[in-house]
Amino acid sequence: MESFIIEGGHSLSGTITPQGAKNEALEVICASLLTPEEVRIKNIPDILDVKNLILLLTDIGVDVTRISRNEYSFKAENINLDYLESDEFIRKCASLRGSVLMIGPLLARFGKAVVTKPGGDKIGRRRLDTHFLGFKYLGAKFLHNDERNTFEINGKELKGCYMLLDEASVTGTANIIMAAVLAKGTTTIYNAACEPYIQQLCHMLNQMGARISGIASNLLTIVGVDSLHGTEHKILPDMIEVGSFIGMAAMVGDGIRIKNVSLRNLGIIPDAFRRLGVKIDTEDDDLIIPHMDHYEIDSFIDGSIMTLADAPWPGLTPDLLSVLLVVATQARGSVLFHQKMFESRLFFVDKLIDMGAQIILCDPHRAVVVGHDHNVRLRAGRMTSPDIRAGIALLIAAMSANGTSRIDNIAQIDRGYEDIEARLNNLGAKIERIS
Ligand SMILES: CC(=O)N[C@H]1[C@@H](OP(=O)(O)OP(=O)(O)OC[C@H]2O[C@@H](n3ccc(=O)[nH]c3=O)[C@H](O)[C@@H]2O)O[C@H](CO)[C@@H](O)[C@@H]1O
Ligand SMILES: C=C(OP(=O)(O)O)C(=O)O
Repeated sequence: MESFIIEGGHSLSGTITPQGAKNEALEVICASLLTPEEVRIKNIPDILDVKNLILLLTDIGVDVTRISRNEYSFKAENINLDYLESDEFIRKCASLRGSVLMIGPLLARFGKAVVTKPGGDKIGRRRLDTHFLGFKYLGAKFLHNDERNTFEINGKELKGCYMLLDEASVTGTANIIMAAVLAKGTTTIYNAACEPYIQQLCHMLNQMGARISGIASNLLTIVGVDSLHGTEHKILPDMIEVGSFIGMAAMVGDGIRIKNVSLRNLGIIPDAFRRLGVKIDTEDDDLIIPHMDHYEIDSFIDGSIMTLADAPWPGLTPDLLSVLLVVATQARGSVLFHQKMFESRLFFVDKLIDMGAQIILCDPHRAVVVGHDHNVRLRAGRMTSPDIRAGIALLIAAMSANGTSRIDNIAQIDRGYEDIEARLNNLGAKIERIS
């Protein structure tokens, strides 16, 4: 298992460009299963989760060609459905949350899929009810295999219908869309997730011949078609990586430009950092975060203490609360973080408390941070990355700390951040990877 050794106290300056979005990549790569024709995808991030998904697609027979570092072509002409029955398939799915996104396309095109417990972050219960309910609405039948603890899903004749989702699940919506594009008749999905990566998936599917309308809203209408054809698609910049870089620039930056961020698709993210007092300028599609000696947390108009809470898009993504929380540890003022969507994502704050941050963990969902206003620096420490976003938050904390820190289990960070130490070292950080 690899670790990072981080020498704290170096300020970062210069320009950094975000990678392609992990969560969009997982969706659109799986969408290539919907056609026997070639699908070319640009700006694919070179990260562990995506590499694992591509290996899984290769295993089931997709012809994958790497055209350049971040561009691939996928041709799902000869799919080996028997592989779905293998123990190896179950084992590989268990290491990757994104594997769940293969179900919708497999069901749509081949009338069959196998579901096992997917991997991903250990950030609380991650139920698949919305996915299952959506497939059932379309007419799929589920059979539990007690011996293997898997569900076999059969859906030879999926039929479009109206459905109201129990919650606006992101991967649930993506999966149902991909199942519905080849179903008979019209599917209407209400309470659909509508974040930019779902929008991108819909645009790509329409390029392939699908008929999806209502894109960017929570009411999608999908008129089923008989088949889809190949296409070319480019993945958006990763908004969570952009947010992580804003947090890093606020904590240890001496003037950072984040290039080509696709500002329109960042939604409320820059404003959430501004609420903590972080100054963010924009120039074309770049964000510029100047050096700040101090930043002060806003209060609400009635004078009450600031609360930052996650919510489904266009609300604040839960994936950035850990980074925002670290930034708050050095702000002037206090703020309540309310992680509503996940159950165990705030526990990493005990590591920040060990480093000297002033945080009260009220319960699994809420933490109050009382900022140091840069009067006290965090102390270096040894920690383990519990999940991808806590991992990057701890990395930022370690870069700002006094002394040399060590972060273990950095595979969690590698799941979602491409070549992170080299890119940050280019800006002046001192991070070494050891095994
Ligand atoms: C591979 C991928 O794309 N992963 C993302 C996807 O995960 P994923 O699609 O697995 O997450 P879901 O949207 O299904 O749900 C995330 C959590 O939010 C809760 N929930 C969801 C919707 C809602 O209206 N109310 C609510 O409370 C769910 O119960 C769950 O605890 O979306 C999450 C929420 O943006 C992100 O953290 C993940 O990075
Ligand atoms: C929770 C995340 O990822 P996953 O859904 O892949 O576990 C994330 O990207 O923050």
